[in-house]
Amino acid sequence: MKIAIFPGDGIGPEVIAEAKRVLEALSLPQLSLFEGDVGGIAYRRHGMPLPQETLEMARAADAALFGAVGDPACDELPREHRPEQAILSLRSELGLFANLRPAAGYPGLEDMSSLKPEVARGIDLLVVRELNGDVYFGEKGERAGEGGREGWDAMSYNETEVRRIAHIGFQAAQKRRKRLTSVDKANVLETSRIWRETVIEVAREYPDVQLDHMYVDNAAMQMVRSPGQFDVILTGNLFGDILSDQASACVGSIGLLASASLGERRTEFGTFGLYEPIHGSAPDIAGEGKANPVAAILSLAMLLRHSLGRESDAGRIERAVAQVVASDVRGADLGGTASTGEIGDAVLGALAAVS
Ligand SMILES: NC(=O)c1ccc[n+]([C@@H]2O[C@H](COP(=O)([O-])OP(=O)(O)OC[C@H]3O[C@@H](n4cnc5c(N)ncnc54)[C@H](O)[C@@H]3O)[C@@H](O)[C@H]2O)c1
Ligand SMILES: CC(C)[C@H](C(=O)O)[C@@H](O)C(=O)O
Ligand SMILES: [Mg+2]
Repeated sequence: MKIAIFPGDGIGPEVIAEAKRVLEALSLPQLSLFEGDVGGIAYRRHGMPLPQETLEMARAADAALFGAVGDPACDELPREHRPEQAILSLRSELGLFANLRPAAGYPGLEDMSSLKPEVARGIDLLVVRELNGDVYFGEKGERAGEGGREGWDAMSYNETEVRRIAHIGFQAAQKRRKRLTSVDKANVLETSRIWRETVIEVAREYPDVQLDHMYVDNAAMQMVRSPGQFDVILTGNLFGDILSDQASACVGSIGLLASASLGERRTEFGTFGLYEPIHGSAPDIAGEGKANPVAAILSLAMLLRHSLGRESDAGRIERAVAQVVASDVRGADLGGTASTGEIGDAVLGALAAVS
């Protein structure tokens, strides 16, 4: 089993260090770890945010664990040299079109939600975000306009792109509460009209799943009004990015939410995937030991489940994390004082005790 590890920038290395400790504690047989540079650190060392050897490392691995990229010192670089280009290129080069972002409340953590505890209590949703298309990957540029320089970005989805992510969404719903909410902006955008029509067509293959549609503005409002109504949210790249950060605050902290980015490549053990917290490099707290490593540790659990076929190890990690999150070992993001390392210690301690 080969795992490529890409810590990246800011708090990325800090949270990945804790996930690595958890991985090592599992003592998996025949595990090889490879570490590669991504993001600002890669730009400084190799002159590009995603060096070829990092990409090759990911291609050769059964799974990749990613921290975060982003560095304020690189914000003025041309787009192709910006750290964020590393994660965008990994997603597109590796064909990772399906981004799963689960958000579920923890008993005992409702008081840390941005919502009233009784509203937060019911959250158990999965954002299925399309990851290879949308305005992210359309043509873009700058042109001279009457109003001065004009930036433009083309938004589009074709039926093939929508169909393949819709299947992922419906199949995920079948394994959950069998409800799928497709989020779009079909009242305004042609991209969303094709999205909605295609989702309706795919839905015919899943008569056991209840489909509804929501405009993204309403979805953002419903997410804070009554998040418990959502089971699977199927949406495009941009709306999924925004709604998943919002879901994290409903649960309690962006430091808690993990993600899996999957494509079609099968390995000996499962499906190749790249796993990362939904948060970024958090330059405001980087280097201070304040980052919550739970999202990275839960990303490792998703890696074990989807790419290595180790459901029982994944479940053990999730149970250990749930114990710690409900305890008084909390980082600054959850109103406590525990450091990144102390939260890691607590997860390791709980892991030893859970079966
Ligand atoms: N996948 C990625 O690598 C990824 C994701 C999002 C943002 N970014 C990049 O990260 C940089 C910072 O972006 P941003 O500030 O908008 O988003 P961010 O997610 O890095 O941080 C947003 C806020 O949440 C806090 N936060 C984030 N993760 C936390 C954790 N684990 N524990 C405690 N608090 C945490 C931060 O301190 C900050 O106040 C930018 O360069 C951005 O492009 C990268
Ligand atoms: C860093 C950025 C390109 C990325 C995205 O927009 O997808 C991030 O916000 C995320 O959620 O993973
Ligand atoms: Mg994001």
